[in-house]
Amino acid sequence: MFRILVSDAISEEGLAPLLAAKDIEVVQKKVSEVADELDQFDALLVRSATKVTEELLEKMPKLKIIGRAGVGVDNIDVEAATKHGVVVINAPNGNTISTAEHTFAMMASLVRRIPQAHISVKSREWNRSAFVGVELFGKHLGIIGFGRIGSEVAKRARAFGMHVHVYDPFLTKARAEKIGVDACSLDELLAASDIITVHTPLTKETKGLLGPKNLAKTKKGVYLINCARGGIIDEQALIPFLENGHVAGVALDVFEQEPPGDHPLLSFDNVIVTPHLGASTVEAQLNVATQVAEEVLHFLEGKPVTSSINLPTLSKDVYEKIQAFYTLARKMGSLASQYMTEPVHEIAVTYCGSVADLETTFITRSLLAGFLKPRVASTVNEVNAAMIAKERGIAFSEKFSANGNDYNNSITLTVYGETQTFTIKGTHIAHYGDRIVHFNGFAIDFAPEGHLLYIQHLDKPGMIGKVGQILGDHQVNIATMQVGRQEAGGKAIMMLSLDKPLEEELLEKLEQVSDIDTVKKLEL
Ligand SMILES: NC(=O)C1=CN([C@@H]2O[C@H](COP(=O)(O)OP(=O)(O)OC[C@H]3O[C@@H](n4cnc5c(N)ncnc54)[C@H](O)[C@@H]3O)[C@@H](O)[C@H]2O)C=CC1
Ligand SMILES: O=C(O)CCC(=O)C(=O)O
Repeated sequence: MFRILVSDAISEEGLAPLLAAKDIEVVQKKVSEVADELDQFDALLVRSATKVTEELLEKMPKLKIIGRAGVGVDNIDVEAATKHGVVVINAPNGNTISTAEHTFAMMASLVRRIPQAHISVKSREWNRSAFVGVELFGKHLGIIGFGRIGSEVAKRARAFGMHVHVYDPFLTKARAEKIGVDACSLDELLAASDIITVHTPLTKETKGLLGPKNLAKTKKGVYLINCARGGIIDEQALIPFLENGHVAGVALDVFEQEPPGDHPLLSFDNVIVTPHLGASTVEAQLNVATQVAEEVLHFLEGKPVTSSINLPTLSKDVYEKIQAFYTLARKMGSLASQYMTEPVHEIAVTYCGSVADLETTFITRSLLAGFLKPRVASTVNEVNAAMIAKERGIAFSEKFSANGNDYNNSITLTVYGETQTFTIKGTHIAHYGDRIVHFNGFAIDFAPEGHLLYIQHLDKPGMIGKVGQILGDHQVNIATMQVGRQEAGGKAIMMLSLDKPLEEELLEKLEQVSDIDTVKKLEL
């Protein structure tokens, strides 16, 4: 049974796939209302009100996934979620149109002073000369951030007969030309625009992007709009520009602090505001809720997610192709980690044959997670494996070769420790399964599963008998046994699969047998 906490107001209709699912319980309550049960939830669905901090994550040890019914994830500590192995997903395009339309509604309201005129008429006044506006037609609109919303705003602006200038460091000239906008530098945009609207995420680079210096580069009489994130336009910096009339008007849907309380900007007649309503339409809320609900459902069913913030995203097709290698890699990582019981500083993976053509990022993450799991007390999975490896000073690399070296596909993992190097090679055979074909310098062929016992010994008669005798005396049944050696009379290995895990006392007995060098219990 999975328990999902929906802690913000999310469209009930959109949540339908989760509400209808078997073995899933959906609890629609604020975090503060379920303070005593936080450790029981597997998934958390939020909009922007719930702040997902590291402190909250620590209280939710079972949490596997956070779904943001919307775009911006600035209310989620994504780094902390990654560290805790929690997948973060969002609904990137469900509210694009609504937010672009809201931006346009704000733009029209701003230049025609509709909110002010509305208040005046409601106050029983009729003062037509006080509300003379300007047309949008023929004006120069500057769009900062030309992603999903910025480009929808541009389409509407062109329909209104506006000239559109766009600044986005990641926008190519070719795409700008195709859409019919002028891609320019930030300074050019600031100098050319009658109206400027921002549509970037809030990042280190965009925080205060329209601050004192850049505001001074704008045209006198400029209008400014922020329907993206509070702080992209520096609220404090706006005040003198409004006071001296350089900025003709501002429309804000978002604030540095939400709600803004008694903010000085609210006293300006030419500052119009809405309470973060960009995505507040029936359609947008249904879209984003449906998107995250379906994604969370897929995730809990073990299927790939397509809009993750902290995982490589995979299509269903790609996922199906890598699934077998993903499992094999996890087992190989685990075997290597259990074998190498010493500090490790480097992990190198080589993909050969058909697997080399696949999306291996995910496979490598799985391998790292398999390797780290026996060594790390906290949750480790493909979300946080790379981060944990880095924290522990373990470098990792991937190499590729078209040649499968006798196999249609193979993965070779080499682990460099303080005193030794360990290599393991595995392959996946369709309709047959995973096989380990090379282990610690020995050619061998065994299935990586269950309770394994590795014994390295001298290749001489009677060794198998001695091992069999000790295990038999202790009622330990051998399910399968594979042997390998480097040369006759030299070093040899046995890999036994047992029906039950081996007790420590038996390990010690086996270690005492003459001509046995190494005994390792390996559990998968
Ligand atoms: N008011 C509301 O209710 C809503 C607000 N939003 C916010 O709108 C913003 C944009 O959302 P989308 O268009 O969906 O995102 P997006 O990711 O599609 O577009 C963002 C664009 O900003 C550009 N960008 C990044 N750094 C930049 C920089 N330093 N200078 C200029 N451009 C930069 C990126 O290249 C990208 O093209 C986000 O902050 C999002 O959180 C989104 C939905 C609703
Ligand atoms: O949940 C909301 O209404 C806020 C939407 C938003 O700001 C976003 O999607 O980034």
